[in-house]
Amino acid sequence: MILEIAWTTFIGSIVYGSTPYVWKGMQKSTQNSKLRKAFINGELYRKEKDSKIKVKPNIINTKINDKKMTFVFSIPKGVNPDDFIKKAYVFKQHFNDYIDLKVENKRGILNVYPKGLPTKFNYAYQVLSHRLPIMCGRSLEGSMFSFDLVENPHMLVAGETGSGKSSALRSILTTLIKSKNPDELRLLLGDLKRSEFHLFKKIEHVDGVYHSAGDIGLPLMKVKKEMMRRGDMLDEAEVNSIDELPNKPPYIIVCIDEVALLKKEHDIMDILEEISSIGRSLGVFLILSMQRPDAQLLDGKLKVNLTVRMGFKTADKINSKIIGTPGSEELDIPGRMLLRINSHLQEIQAPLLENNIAKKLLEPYKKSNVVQFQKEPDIMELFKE
Ligand SMILES: Nc1ncnc2c1ncn2[C@@H]1O[C@H](COP(=O)(O)OP(=O)(O)OP(=O)(O)O)[C@@H](O)[C@H]1O
Repeated sequence: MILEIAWTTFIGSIVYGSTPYVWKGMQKSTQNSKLRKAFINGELYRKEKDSKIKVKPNIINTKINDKKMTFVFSIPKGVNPDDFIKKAYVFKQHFNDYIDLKVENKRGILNVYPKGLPTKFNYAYQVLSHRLPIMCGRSLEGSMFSFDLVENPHMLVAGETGSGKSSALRSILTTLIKSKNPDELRLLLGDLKRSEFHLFKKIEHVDGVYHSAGDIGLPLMKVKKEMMRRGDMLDEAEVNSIDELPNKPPYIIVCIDEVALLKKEHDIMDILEEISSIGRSLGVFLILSMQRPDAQLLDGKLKVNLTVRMGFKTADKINSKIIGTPGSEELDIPGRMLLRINSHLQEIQAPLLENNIAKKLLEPYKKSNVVQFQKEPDIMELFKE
């Protein structure tokens, strides 16, 4: 089991300079002794019975550069790794607030960063080399963090109203549209609140923006049929993934805002669950968003298969636990999230992308504005009514 957590409690604007950061006391020995003091003050050691001997964590490796300090330490047998997470405050007290901590059974990794995250910055498109690039935002390391949805399939975006989900979804979809040709990526968008995806309606990558269970049922059935067709293609070609096919069909992303409104639609939920369990090799992926995480909806296979969770501010601890991003109840900056990819949890500030700016960025991809589009892949035929 790996437990990881990242905290930043700093609130306020930060101007990033170009001068490299110089830690107070760059010497490893100075920093290592701080860490040892933190272990002692936090009582993070094992006491031998009937003796005064304390078996303390061993610092195995220390790396210091201007972006971060990284300490790798052993966890003594008998000490609960959870205690390091619970007592993370001692590391903050000895270093600063901008830390993240990964804890396995025998080993811990503490990262200390020189500065916190910016409270606000505007979206700017960046070319990313991933097969399906998901651009998340700025990380504590100071750089933009992105990942490949093909490698980390299916994502849940959750958070209270006003926490920044819509802006994040807008920048994620805009990046995908700008990065991929329509014959490489098809998008099916569910907008059950009728408030989010209208700006994507006429974009050439988008096969439809659907507003109700009645609307989205049929296209999802077609996705299911397409998955069967792709499964047959893989069998025939004796390969494991569409990426290995000579005529690779486009990736399909089903992105549904406020998916909780579909939870009583069992046929639809079954298809979403099926995509979550077999979609990856077939090139079909989910991005699901919801305001209040619904334990019932996220109970079971679907939740396990959503390997990425973006936890924006939640109402309470219970909600952040359901999402799998403990601590997101404490976030209080719009666009701030705890991003969990498998068992790695880190704090990220998403870029702000307002509707009117997104509209401008998407203008060249509107069906009426596209001068030439040569290849009509099968999947496009499939979604035509
Ligand atoms: N990344 C961000 N950086 C700075 N401010 C942001 C960011 N994202 C959102 N905001 C601010 O918060 C407001 C609400 O954001 P947004 O509409 O994305 O929230 P939401 O979680 O989708 O809410 P709802 O569920 O009600 O749609 C925005 O109008 C904007 O002012």
